[in-house]
Amino acid sequence: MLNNLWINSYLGRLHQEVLELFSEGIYVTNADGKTLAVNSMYEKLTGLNREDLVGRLVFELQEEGNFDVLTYPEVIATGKKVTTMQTTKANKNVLCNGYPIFNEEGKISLVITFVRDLTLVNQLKEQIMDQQFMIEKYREVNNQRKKEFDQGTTIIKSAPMVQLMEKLTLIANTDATVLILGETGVGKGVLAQKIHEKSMRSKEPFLKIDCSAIPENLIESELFGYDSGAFSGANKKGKAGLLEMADKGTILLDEIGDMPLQMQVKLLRAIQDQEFMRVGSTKIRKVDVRFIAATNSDLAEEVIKGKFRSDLFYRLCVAVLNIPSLRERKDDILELVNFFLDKYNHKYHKNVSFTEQFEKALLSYKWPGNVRELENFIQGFVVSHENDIFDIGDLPQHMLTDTAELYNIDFQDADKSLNEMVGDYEKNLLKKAIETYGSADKAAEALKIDRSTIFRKIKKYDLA
Ligand SMILES: Nc1ncnc2c1ncn2[C@@H]1O[C@H](COP(=O)(O)OP(=O)(O)OP(=O)(O)O)[C@@H](O)[C@H]1O
Repeated sequence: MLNNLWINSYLGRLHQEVLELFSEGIYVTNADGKTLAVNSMYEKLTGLNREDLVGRLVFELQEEGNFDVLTYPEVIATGKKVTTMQTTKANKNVLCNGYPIFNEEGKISLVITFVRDLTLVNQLKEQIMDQQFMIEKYREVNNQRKKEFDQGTTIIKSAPMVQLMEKLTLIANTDATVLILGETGVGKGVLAQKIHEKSMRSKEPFLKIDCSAIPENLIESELFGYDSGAFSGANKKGKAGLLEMADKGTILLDEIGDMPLQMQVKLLRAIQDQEFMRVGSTKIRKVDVRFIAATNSDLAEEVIKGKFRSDLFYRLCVAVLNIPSLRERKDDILELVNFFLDKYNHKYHKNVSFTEQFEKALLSYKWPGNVRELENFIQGFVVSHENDIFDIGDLPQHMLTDTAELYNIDFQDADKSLNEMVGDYEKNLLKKAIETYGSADKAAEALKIDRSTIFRKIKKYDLA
């Protein structure tokens, strides 16, 4: 008798120990629905205690609100495996698989329910879906941008630009890293996109990161992404960086000269080995990305100053495209002027045009902001003027001042006599003087001529 008791208690302990080996929650009832055993994982997942469950009927427990769904009745009714989903008191979504256990007579003696935590699985699934959604979104935005760009025209007329495009086409077909140099607004971004379009990667994303516009501490996470809990304020689920999003495509590192020194090492590794780690992660990720870097700063000088790593500099210099400033390729200026004039006249339903003198002044102007400045100038001019032809005097003061060659005599203007050319010069000079000094009287004083003379000339040249 004593021996039997010992065997029963030993078996009971053993049985409990076996239940504890499972990573899933386990709930055991007999055929009448009486709870026989649960393991610790079950307690953890449900927030219920073994003492409050063992010996109790599942229906009673359900009535008390401990379970919202039961597997037991269906297992008993069908004699088959039953699967249900539940939200437990511990606020976990769980998957319950109930199995019948048959005795020697073929009758159900036990119902064992395995309970699996779906919260973590769901979180991971959600995370993966979020990432996929984000990557899809980026691809969409990228394709949209690409379409917009395709509709735009790139003006390439001058000999230096034609030559540069030939070189670009050759480079595009290789997978070489490219460094694009040039002053602000010369079209480095435009040509980077052209390289991508002419390459084998043209159907894949083309993404850009502006190193000068992103705070130093965020460049790494923008580029490489971060893992969950990498830093306070970070998205709990972690985030893919541009490198992952641009996989198989091209990344433009704009204003590379502003890349923080400590990031330059990591970037070099990403370029060389196509490997990186997200912030807060030790897992090495592989990508297949072509890098294009652009800058308007003198990187060689930055290397000497110790602000740019020489190894990265040499790695970037595999292929270099140097875009000349607009004043070094004057043959593009009028082509661009007409292109943007058409574009913005069409956009704003205007019919603005320029005289030859006006265009000559634009040719002489230095365009420190290059194509961007020219485009903004034309757009601004079109929106703020009514349909008309505009002459040199309509140019803003700063452009007139900067137009060094404006008053040079144009010997090629065969239709004009010397007197007519002098007349043009005088007219423009007077107009500029009146604008500068604010009145005809003051302009006369500055030009050291009589009041009557200036008014006569104003009348003659119709400057009133
Ligand atoms: N050849 C061109 N034909 C038509 N538009 C151009 C051309 N080059 C540049 N642009 C236009 O000029 C603007 C400036 O170009 P982009 O942004 O490529 O210059 P950037 O050199 O990259 O400037 P930043 O140095 O400021 O980054 C853009 O609106 C672009 O569309």
